[in-house]
Amino acid sequence: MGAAGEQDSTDLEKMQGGISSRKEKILVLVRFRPLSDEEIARNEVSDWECINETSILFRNSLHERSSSPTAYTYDRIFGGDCSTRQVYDAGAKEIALSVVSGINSSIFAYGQTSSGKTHTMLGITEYTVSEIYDYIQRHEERVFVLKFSALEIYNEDVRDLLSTNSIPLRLLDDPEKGTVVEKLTEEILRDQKHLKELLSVCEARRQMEETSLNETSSRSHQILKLTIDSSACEFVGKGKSATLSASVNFIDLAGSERASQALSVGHRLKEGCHINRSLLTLSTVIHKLSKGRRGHVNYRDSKLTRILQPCLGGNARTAIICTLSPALSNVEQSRNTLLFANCAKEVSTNAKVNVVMSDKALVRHLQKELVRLEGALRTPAPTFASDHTVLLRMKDLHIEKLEREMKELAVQRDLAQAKLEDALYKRKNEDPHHSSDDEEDLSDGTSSSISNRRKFLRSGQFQGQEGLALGSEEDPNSICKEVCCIEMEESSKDETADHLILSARQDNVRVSESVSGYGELEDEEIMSSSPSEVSHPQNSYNYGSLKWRVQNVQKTTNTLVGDFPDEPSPWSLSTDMSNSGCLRSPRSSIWRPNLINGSSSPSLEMLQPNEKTPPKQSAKFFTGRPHSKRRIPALNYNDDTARLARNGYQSSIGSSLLDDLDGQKNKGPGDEGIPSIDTFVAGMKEMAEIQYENIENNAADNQVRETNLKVETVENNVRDVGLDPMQEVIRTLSDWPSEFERLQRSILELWQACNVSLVHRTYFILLFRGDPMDSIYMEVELRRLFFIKEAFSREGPEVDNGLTVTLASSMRALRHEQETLSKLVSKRFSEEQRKVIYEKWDISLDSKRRRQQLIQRLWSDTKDMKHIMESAAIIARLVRFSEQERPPKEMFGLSFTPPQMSRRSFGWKPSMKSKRQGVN
Ligand SMILES: Nc1ncnc2c1ncn2[C@@H]1O[C@H](COP(=O)(O)OP(=O)(O)OP(=O)(O)O)[C@@H](O)[C@H]1O
Repeated sequence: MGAAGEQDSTDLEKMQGGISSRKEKILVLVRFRPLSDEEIARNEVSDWECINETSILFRNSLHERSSSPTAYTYDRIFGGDCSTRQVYDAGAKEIALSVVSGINSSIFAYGQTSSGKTHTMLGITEYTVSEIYDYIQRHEERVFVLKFSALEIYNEDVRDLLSTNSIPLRLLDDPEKGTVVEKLTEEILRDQKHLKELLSVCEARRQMEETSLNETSSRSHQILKLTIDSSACEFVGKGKSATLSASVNFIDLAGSERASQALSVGHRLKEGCHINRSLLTLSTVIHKLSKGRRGHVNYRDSKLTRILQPCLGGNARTAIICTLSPALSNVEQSRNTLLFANCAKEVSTNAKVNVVMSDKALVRHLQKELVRLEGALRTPAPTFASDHTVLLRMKDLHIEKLEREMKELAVQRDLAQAKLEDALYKRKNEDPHHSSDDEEDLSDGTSSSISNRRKFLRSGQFQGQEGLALGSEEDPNSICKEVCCIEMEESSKDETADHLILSARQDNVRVSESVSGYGELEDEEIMSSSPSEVSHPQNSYNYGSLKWRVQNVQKTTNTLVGDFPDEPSPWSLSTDMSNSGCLRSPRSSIWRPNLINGSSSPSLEMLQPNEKTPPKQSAKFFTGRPHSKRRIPALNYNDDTARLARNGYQSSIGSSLLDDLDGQKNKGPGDEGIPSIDTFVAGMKEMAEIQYENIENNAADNQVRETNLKVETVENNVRDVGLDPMQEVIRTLSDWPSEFERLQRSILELWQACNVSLVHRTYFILLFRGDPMDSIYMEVELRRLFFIKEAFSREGPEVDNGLTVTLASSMRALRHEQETLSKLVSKRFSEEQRKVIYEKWDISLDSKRRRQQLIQRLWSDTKDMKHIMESAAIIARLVRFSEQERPPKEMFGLSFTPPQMSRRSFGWKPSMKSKRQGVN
């Protein structure tokens, strides 16, 4: 390649050494083609004028003097006389060649039909390929493996350009790679000649037609992908190497066209509509990204944007070449292209060097991580656990304060008593007619009263009780009044007072227990506490508060399905939850005990509005003094998973043990079918308890053991390590919001990978929305899922009835559930609502099996939270989240009943009749 080649080499090496991660704007180049022969024949003129390399002016020749010209500025502008080589050298090259440094890159051509996209991309691809091979030749110290794939999107169908088979390919969501095209051919390249041959095959297979605007108009979007893996020769085969792996995409979009201009009819018009629609989605995505990614970005609205997602604001360097026709007749289209370019130049991407470590390198890396964790254990950082310590300390201070107040009041009591006796004595002495009988009576009464009062005061009940304030020193009569008051109420209150003070004290202790150790809580007897106690986040571990959250979830889902107007919400706040002992309006109330009848029953009163406090529970179930310095340890994967699978994990769908909490057997909407939210909540509680026991049993040094285990596992099977969710829980929870997002992402991906029941996902996602205390449930869920995934990769665990759960059986079960849910669509949604839903989910109203299509689309994109929440809202509606008393008939025969406490069962257990097995 001569001098230029040397220069390139230096550039590339600079890139290779320097970049580990870079955030940069998309490079936007604008290229005008020359006027075509037809345009010249029509006497068209160009109204565009390049002022310099980066700016361009539009002059309307008809009103040249009357309107001021509009100027546009981009990274680089190329006039009609510039060659493709110039376009390549001026910017595209640097981006395209990043690929040899392990950085993904993409070059797009965007513009109206016949503006020169294909012309430009052919050149850019050729130059890039040639320079890549040149680079490879000059770098014999590295081993390169090149792979090539090519596809086109034609009428929203994805086709493999390297295959003679024109069957449309499916897009799949891969937890690691994002959207992937199923079964797309990937050729390993022998040499440059091989690549050139494949490029000509693609050119020949691509949908091209003659239109009135372009003799060779591309009717599809074409994406050519060249992947380069490279490793240093000296390390290859020695297990020490790190491989750089990246792809460069050459994207030649179909051109936007106006039907009238292109004289499109019939088949051509349909093509044009598809092209315009996907380009519109691309523009919308770019527009959203240019505004700083606030809110939802609709990548999923077209296959083009789904596939291109990484190039649009993701891990890739991107250049967009906007091509324009200079002709005045195309000015409107050109302006649209420039508007697109304006947005594109505001979009940032975040490219990284993609390094794939060898197995041994990975083991070494993990060993370092082990050392780091051991260090962290020795010097505990401020963590979640220390937050608990602080809260405990606050509780202790509160108790101390109460005790001080009690002492003060006791002093006041004694003082008052002395004054009372003094006053009585004086009265007796001042009243000469005072009979001894009277004296006897009064004296008895008073002493009895005082004795009772002492008893009462000792019990501490006066504290905070209305009407029990002691009289002032100056007014002995007021003391007498108070004594009378005490006498009258004493007998009825004595018991209550003891109960109250005991409850208050125990509550304090119990909350402390809950803080540090997730002490066992029951909601049977929910008692009052001060708002500060009630609002303690740890209380969310109890069943009552889970239910409280269920109700919030109902509100949320209500909002999410609010798009479907006519039907009253199925989650009216006054329904199920209030029946089962929950607050009617949990976010706006405090729970108080029913002190009037002294009962400790679960019936509750909603007393005060505007308190965002979950319910607090009785001290009755306090299980002991907490260990105050408890960290949340990482879990011992091997022991725990086996135990959880054996013992409690089936209960994430529900355990018969817990079915009758509240004394009510709340069945699911299908009774024998879909599990109820109560059952789900009970299951989660049961799992959390198991987790709690783990926390009890596993000291912090388990973290070390855990990591050791992981290292061993790595040596056996390194690939699994990257997916190990246990690695995640080792981290401290000090940065909970981002930790929550991370856990949620992992769970979403594992649900998908393990074919977990959509109903289970729905309950879970709607319940656990980011409260710090969700961490335990999320960890539990992660562990369970990881176990399942592990089981899938082996033969699959046996269950007692001899059936084996495998990936295939879980898929069958999921399909079965989807079928069942699809049957509910027309029952739960009116025709009008269904129309709205189908349109929203991009399901043609003319297509067959629309309900099935809808259900299949739900929960399919694990990366898009809007999609997830909308999916959850629909499923919630289908399973009648709260309308549990009316089970849909369709669900009979589909048994989601949890398995018996069987060994190694970990999922929803369908009926033996259906012989399907799955995962909840
Ligand atoms: N910069 C240029 N210099 C010379 N000719 C050009 C240039 N750009 C495009 N052309 C010619 O213009 C015609 C249309 O170009 P091309 O097919 O690349 O357009 P396109 O944008 O890909 O159109 P479509 O979207 O319809 O596929 C071709 O004949 C091409 O050779």
